[in-house]
Amino acid sequence: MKTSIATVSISGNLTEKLAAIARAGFDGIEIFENDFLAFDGSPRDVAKMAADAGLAITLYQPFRDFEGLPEPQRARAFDRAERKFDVMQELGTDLILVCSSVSPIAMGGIDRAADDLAELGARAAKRGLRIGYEALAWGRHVNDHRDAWEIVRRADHPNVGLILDSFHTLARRTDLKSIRSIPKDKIFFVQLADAPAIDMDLLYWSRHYRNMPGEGDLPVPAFMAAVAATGYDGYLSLEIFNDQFRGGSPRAIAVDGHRSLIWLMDRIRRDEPALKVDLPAMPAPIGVEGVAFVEFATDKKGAAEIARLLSAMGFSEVGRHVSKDVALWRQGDINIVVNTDSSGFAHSSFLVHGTSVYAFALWTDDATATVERARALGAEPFEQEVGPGELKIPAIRGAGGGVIYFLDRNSDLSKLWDIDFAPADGASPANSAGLTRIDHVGQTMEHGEMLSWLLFYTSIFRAHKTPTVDVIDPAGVVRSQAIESDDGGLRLTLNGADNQRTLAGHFISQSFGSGVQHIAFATDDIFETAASLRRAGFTPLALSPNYYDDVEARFGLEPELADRLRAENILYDRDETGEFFQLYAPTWGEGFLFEIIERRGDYRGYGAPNATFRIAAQKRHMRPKGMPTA
Ligand SMILES: O=C(O)c1ccc(O)c(O)c1
Ligand SMILES: [Mg+2]
Repeated sequence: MKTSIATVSISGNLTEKLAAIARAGFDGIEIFENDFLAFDGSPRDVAKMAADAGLAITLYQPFRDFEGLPEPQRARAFDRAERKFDVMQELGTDLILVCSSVSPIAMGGIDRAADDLAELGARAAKRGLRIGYEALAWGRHVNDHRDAWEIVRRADHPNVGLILDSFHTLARRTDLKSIRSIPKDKIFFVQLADAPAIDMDLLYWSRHYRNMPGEGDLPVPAFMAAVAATGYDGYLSLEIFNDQFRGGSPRAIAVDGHRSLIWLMDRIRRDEPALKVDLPAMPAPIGVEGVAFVEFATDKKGAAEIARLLSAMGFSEVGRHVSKDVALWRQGDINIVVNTDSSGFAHSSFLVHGTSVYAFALWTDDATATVERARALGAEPFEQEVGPGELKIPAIRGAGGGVIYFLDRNSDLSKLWDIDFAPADGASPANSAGLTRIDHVGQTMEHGEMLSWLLFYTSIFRAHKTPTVDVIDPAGVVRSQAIESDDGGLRLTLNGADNQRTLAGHFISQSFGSGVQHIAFATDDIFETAASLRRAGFTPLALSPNYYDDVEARFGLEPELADRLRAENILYDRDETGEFFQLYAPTWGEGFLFEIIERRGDYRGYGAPNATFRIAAQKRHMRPKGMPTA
């Protein structure tokens, strides 16, 4: 696989862009004309920079409004092209992208366009250059790759070929089978982009909302499978116009881009095993059964607070690590590890972020294969020293610099609690509030990071993303999206904050980065759990009485149920398939949340309609400690 990315996809100046692109592992770059025009150096300087970075210049673009013009504009367009050919020769690239004309004076006509391209091809051939023709989805006369292909076919010149761009084809829902019958040697170049499903003007959608394959909602794998079926083995080039990426971190965006191409090609070889895909073998997407444990990094004082909270929620301390200052708390299938060791990564993480969930572990099909797949997708493996006889748990770095550990049932990793832990003295196993398992873990991050982490999880695991929901915080909007494993065992929610005054934004700024803000425990009977928590001296987050009046009216609840919800401060939601109950512990630290939930029937969501009222209650609770109101 030969990878490329258009310079327009990355933020920064040309020097910064090239450094980030090379570092992420790309083979080449498309020079987007404006990046060159803004660069204070000659084409030869750019050629040298690219060569020094080990990058081929795969293409120069775009050349606009060329075909179908009347004279004298037609002659001027050819003169303009010759000037660009000069630049290309100095840059050392042989391919120019000609996009279909949007000019109001372009006349249309397939043969006229074919004649123009044939003549341009002849001129390019004299200099050893090639012309690639692309149909813009909003082209004046040509807006469909099938018409562009017919023009290229009729131009019938060896130096004139077609450029396919997944966005233009998929945005117009053009039939993908039509790609499979194009001869591979006439496809000069392939550009790839995804986009979220939003109903808007094609040009605006394309110029502002494109994202990496896998980050959006378009069927890019089906497009790519059609391209691969032709035998095309040239560059796969990302061309991503995205407002957020323009302001993002060049390095992070480039890493995401490279990951998206590997994910895509791995996906199509699994979808269509007969296709030839030039990509090293890697383990298949990993199945996840659920969260094995969540680990806090803290100090003695923090550990005492966590112990108080966990005890009040019905957890018992059941184990101590054999060599480290680490406690294991348990209830049902929930394992919470509290790490107060004064060495190792957890301690460094505590020094930077304060008390926080620096790690969580997942039950996977195969822990070693998980790290192998993650590494193939550009994730960073995590390792640290372990004591003699202790398990080396496969792990990678995740959001906010945290760690994700992987366990499986087919190796010694399944015996982690017996090997690395010893029973705690005086443990009281009778303590329980009926909590059974971790329903989901919520990570909070800046909104600009969300697509990165969505791609991270959905590319490594057999998992998909749910649609975005907007959560209204009194101080701004927080965007929330869940990652769910295809078989339902894993649920992660990602929350993207736009500003620091939202509860999510406050958490990021005070804990110095993204991270786990929220753990939701499941119970089979929320009212029983609430009663037992009350007996243990637990005070839930108090909600407004106005909320309960509305819930009762909105869902037509029996007054008796509404009264019970109100009495226990339980939030309620319902959809076509089931019911949802939520109970919150008051916020802790800089806005960390423990939530207790019960799903009845087949309720699939996370209680998004309640989030606004819950956040308002949390902010009321936090205000004495300095949480800004709005
Ligand atoms: O938005 C544009 O004009 C534009 C230009 C060149 C391309 O390759 C493209 O896909 C879009
Ligand atoms: Mg394009």
